[in-house]
Amino acid sequence: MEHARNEGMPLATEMFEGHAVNRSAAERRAATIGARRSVKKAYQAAWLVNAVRCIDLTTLAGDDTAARVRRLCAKARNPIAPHVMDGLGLAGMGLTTGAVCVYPTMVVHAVRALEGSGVPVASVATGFPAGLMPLHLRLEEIRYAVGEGAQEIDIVITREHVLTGNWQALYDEIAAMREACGEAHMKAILATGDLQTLGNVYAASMVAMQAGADFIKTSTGKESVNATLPVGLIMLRALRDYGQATGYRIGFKPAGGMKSAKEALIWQMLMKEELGRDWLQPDLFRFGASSMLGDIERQLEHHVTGRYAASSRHATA
Ligand SMILES: O=C[C@H](O)COP(=O)(O)O
Repeated sequence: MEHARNEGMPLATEMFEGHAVNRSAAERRAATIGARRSVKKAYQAAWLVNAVRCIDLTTLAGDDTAARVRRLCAKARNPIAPHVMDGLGLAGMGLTTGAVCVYPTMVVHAVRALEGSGVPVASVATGFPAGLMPLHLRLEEIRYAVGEGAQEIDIVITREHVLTGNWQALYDEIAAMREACGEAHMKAILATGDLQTLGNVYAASMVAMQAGADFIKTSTGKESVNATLPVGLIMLRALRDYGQATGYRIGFKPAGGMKSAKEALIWQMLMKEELGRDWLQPDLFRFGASSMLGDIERQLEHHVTGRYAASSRHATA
């Protein structure tokens, strides 16, 4: 599905200042997602396959190597074992993950390993995960990653700008990052676990979109609190409000700490209930996860064979 790319707009603080966010209402709403409307068994496999299409299969570790990145890319090309795909009747569908996400110096290895697959390479940049380096170096890092072949850039924001309410500074740095991305799509990581209040999450989401973000993303995976449903809910409401005001569709990427197929189902339910089915496509929704695909594959195998394979049978992702 094609949609116009977000061009952003001038900073408009009135779109978020004074916006009341009710934490306990958000928490209550989030708590009902998994409980109230569980996905019917028969549809679970389809939802899990959809989750795979939307995964940014990630490795962001200090001991990453070209060999590890190549293994990850092989998994991104063929995320689910052939006998399981056969059993699902999906052998010919060409299922891949949404992207592979790596550090900038690993982009070259991923680009080579994914050639011809259509799977884009995403790179973190801007001094991930803390972002505490001079702006010109952060922008240079974006240009480097794009030059290496990254088609998507996951940027981090300066949390201090949010914590001090310096919206202009936040807007200016994100707008400069978007410009440095050029044609590459930009996901703005808000590091919501660092932002203290849901009001701050709403405001940071809005500023990132006004500054031209293509996606808003919860977390780096390195904060002590990563993707949570109440935070996700607030970001989705910001995304909906921005869409209503401007007509642009912005993507959403929960990231960090998600490991189970059940979480994959719950996040998709949240998306569907808040935004509708249009958002359950890789151009508007991604999971940032290094260790969720394994459980999804296990559950799909169980769906097909009625039993669980030893986890060692599945290539780790
Ligand atoms: O953006 C992706 C996150 O860094 C992945 O975090 P994770 O390793 O906790 O799945």
